[in-house]
This record gives sequence, C-alpha cells and structure tokens, in this order.
Amino acid sequence: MQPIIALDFPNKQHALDFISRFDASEPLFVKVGMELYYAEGPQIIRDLQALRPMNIFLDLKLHDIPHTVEMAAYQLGRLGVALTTAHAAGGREMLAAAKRGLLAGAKDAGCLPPRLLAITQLTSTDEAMLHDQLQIQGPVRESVKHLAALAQSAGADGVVASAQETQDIRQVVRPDFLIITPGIRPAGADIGDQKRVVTPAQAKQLGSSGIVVGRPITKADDPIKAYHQIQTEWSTDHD
Ligand SMILES: O=c1ccn([C@@H]2O[C@H](COP(=O)(O)O)[C@@H](O)[C@H]2O)c(=O)[nH]1
Repeated sequence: MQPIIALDFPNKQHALDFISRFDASEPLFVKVGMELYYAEGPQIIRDLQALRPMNIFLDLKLHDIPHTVEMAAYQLGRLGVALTTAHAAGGREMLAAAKRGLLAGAKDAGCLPPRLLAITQLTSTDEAMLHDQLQIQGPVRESVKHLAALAQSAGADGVVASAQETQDIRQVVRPDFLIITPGIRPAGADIGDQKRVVTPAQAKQLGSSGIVVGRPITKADDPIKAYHQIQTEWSTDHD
C-alpha cells in the first residue's frame, strides 16, 4: 500500500492543486479528513474521483449513538471510498452499527463498501494524558490492544493506532486485520502535536499495514520529493 497522504487542506482548490503536482500515472492513496470534508461536503470525494484514479480514505472518526452512526455510515458507504473510520471508544454496538450502515449504503449505491477502521487511542495521546485526563490507567499499548480486540469482535476491518503498538495489536487480531498508522515523522522532522511517532522505516519494521503522512509531505518545500523519500523508506526492507 502506498503511503496515505493526509489532504488536510482548507478547501477543494488547495487539494486539487496539490494532487495535480503529481505525475498522472503515479498511484496515489489520499486521506480526506474533517477539515476538507466539512468545507466541501461529499462533493469533494466526487471531485477527487473525477480528477484521476486514486484510493480514498475518508477519515471522519464517527462517534455517536449507534443509530446515528449507522445512518451516517450509510451515507459514507455510498461514496465509493476505500477506507473510513469510527472511534472504538463508541463501543461494540456502535462499531457494528457503523459496519452495517457502510454495507447498506454501498449495496444501494452499487459500489464496494469501504473498510471500517476503528480509532484506538489517537497518536496525539500520550500516557500522561491517558492517565490524568482520560482516567485510563496502565500503558497506552494495553488500552490500544484492548480496543483493537473490541473492534475486531464488532466486525471492523482494522484499526488506526501508532506503529509503536503494532506488535501488541498483532497478538490479539487475525493476520489480515489492518493496522493503519499515522504519527509518522521522518528522522529529525517536527513532530507538532503528535506524541506517539515513528519513522517510515520503523513503521515498516514494526509491521504496519499502511502509514498516513500529512504535514511532513504537505508542508515540505518540495512535497513530491518528500513523498518519494517517505515512500522509498516505507517500501524498503530494513531487516
Ligand atoms: O490517531 C490518529 C488518527 C488520525 N490521524 C490523522 O492522520 C493525519 C496525520 O497528519 P500529520 O500532519 O502527519 O500529523 C491527520 O489527518 C490526522 O487527523 C492522526 O494523526 N492520528
């Protein structure tokens, strides 16, 4: 899987201009998050699909009562995206409702259903925050592992976590369960608000299924070069 580029832009024009800088033949996997989706609505997905072939991860992190999530997921299931997210903290019934909604929406729209990823603990969360603010005791990796097992039992296709927890998650999920990892920073890069970070090479070594990278690419002086460096590091076997 190519590194997934987080299109964290304020509007459609920024996003389309950014994508247009890549060679049209280059396979791309992009992530649309809350900023761009809330600015442009579902039309942004159709605009990206019309621009060129690419895989799309729609990362809206659903978290509400099960019925509301099921109806929202139904709408997302109609869009023909590859991946989407809901918070594992919403619980088993909510995740199962998200999955049902995605399947129903995709069926009615005649497209493939997005795979559902459960957000475990955000990569901007560290142990101090988990203990002091969220009142969850124990190491972050234990909470992530617990939420990954819960997500699998609810029918999710994978999780979002830091690559720091990949090996713990693998102990409790089936081999094809996706572990998609943001919080990726090339050596020496500014970590910003991220806390549980790894390099692309470390993510590969630790066994991530896919990596998500935003600012290290989108804010780079030469985003195309930055993307290719990350892609090379991610796709090289470092054993
Ligand atoms: O735990 C999570 C879940 C989602 N994200 C998203 O990934 C990108 C990361 O962007 P960077 O600029 O590389 O930090 C962003 O869209 C987040 O919403 C995450 O970082 N952590």
